[in-house]
Amino acid sequence: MPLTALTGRAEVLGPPGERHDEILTPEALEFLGSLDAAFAGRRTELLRERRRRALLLASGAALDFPLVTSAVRTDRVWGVAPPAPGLTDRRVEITGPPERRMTVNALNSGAQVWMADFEDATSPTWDNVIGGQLNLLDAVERRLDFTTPEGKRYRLGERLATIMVRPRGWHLTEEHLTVGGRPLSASLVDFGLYFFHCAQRQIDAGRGPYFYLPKLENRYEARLWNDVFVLAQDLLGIPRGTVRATVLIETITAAFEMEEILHELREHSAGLNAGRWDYLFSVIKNFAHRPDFVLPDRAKVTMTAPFLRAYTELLVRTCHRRGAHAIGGMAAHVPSRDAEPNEAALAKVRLDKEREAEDGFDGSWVAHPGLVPVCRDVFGAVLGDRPHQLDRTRDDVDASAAGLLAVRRVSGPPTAEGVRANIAVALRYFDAWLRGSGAVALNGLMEDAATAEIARCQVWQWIRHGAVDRDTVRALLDAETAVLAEEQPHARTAQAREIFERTALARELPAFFTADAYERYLARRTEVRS
Ligand SMILES: CC(=O)SCCNC(=O)CCNC(=O)[C@H](O)C(C)(C)COP(=O)(O)OP(=O)(O)OC[C@H]1O[C@@H](n2cnc3c(N)ncnc32)[C@H](O)[C@@H]1OP(=O)(O)O
Ligand SMILES: O=CC(=O)O
Ligand SMILES: [Mg+2]
Repeated sequence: MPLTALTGRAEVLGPPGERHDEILTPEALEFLGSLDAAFAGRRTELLRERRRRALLLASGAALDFPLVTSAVRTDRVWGVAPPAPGLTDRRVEITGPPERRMTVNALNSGAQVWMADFEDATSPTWDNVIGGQLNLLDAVERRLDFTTPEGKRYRLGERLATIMVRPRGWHLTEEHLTVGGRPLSASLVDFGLYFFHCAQRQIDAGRGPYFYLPKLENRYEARLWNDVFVLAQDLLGIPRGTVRATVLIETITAAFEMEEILHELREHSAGLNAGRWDYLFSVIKNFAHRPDFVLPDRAKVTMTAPFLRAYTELLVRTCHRRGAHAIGGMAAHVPSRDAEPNEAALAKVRLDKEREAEDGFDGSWVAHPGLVPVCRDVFGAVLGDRPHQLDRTRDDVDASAAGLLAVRRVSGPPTAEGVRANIAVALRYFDAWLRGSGAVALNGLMEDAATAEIARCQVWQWIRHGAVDRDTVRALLDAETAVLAEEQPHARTAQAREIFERTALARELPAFFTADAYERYLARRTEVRS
């Protein structure tokens, strides 16, 4: 089918940048136009359905495994596609934004997989979005070598991690690319540009176009992705089933549809990942109106909490019943240059990975190259020579709705320090995000969009249920704003504070800080260029 058969081409409203024309070619823009014509309407409907479901949950509606799909869950016959080249052994996966240095470092890190992240770890400035695509293209073409002005040389080694790209979620738009004046879905842009430029190149290199899919809320969103893959493959003449995608189970509603999500994507599935930080955010957000779901300080809600263990164990069981990889989540601690905190961080990450490996996960995520050896050792000890542990079916796991919803067992009020810490982290993260960094290390912890969402959402929930009063929060916000302004003369304190006020202090709880803040502060449209 000619690319123009479905529509015209996307228009570029973003300011021109160095080498942008290599990514924003007429053919690539036509490809994006085709994806938009085929799927924009369904995306809009699914986002409407998200809002409807959120209102139902806020008003106390019950959450359970869907009755209509019980046959999918009980049928033992179906399974997902076998692992694609480069995705059989996934014991260590490093994540990070596709920034140029980090791209080289991640690919050389010794991890089996690199998740190049346009979602939680990327601030979606136009330069980051197109620059990230250029770095991916250069990585696939193996032309990433460069030397910094300080003389540090970066070059790709012999053995590189397999690339999986995480496009932004369905809720976000890319304001710098439009059709008929309407912004494109950010998911379709990130997916589409990478697929257009790199799918065939990856196949030629013996790998394939592989993806991580964030923030899905139900099986219909997985079906939409599957249909995107089918059309994209057809349009470029790539055999169906070449794409592989790992879905992050990182919303409470998706946890009740893990089997269905695998089933929808089975021809293209590369398993599931336990996206713990967004999952926690989703739990807080969806039950924010309910007094018995108030969670204590963020630091006290760990992966050993019963409701989080129920979720991760169910994920392993679900995946392994279907021949799919189960990939663990992100431990928050990052290495330090000082010996003592560094040892403490490594020990905490080790404990976390040990629990995952013993639970049956086939591999896990690390946020930093310095954590690759820990994760490799821990999974190596459990896997031995095997590339995964799909044979551990975990039939012992309690797959009940009650287990997933046992939030009350860890509920409790926050401490004064817990409130302050959330305000401080959210404010600092918003500032970093506004200045183009989507992931930062703060107090030895990796903070990204998902953890910042937890921080601001908890404050909203605590105010709502009288665990802290609004005036106290405002006073703390004043104090933290002043500290930030002093520490960081170039901080965008006023805007960071505004984001906090709009997302933690508003009467209604906004679904995502990123959606509104992106339109307000990051989108910079120019006149139509093509
Ligand atoms: C909730 C979720 O979604 S989790 C997944 C999304 N989040 C992420 O992916 C976060 C990924 N991690 C990061 O972005 C970074 O590790 C941070 C921001 C937390 C810390 O980064 P830094 O402050 O630069 O750490 P540090 O100074 O120790 O880095 C040392 C070197 O390692 C590199 N490095 C650090 N993290 C990574 C990474 N994830 N991938 C590749 N390289 C990395 C740095 O670029 C630096 O390289 P250089 O010496 O060549 O300049
Ligand atoms: O994307 C991962 C998460 O924990 O959120
Ligand atoms: Mg996430």
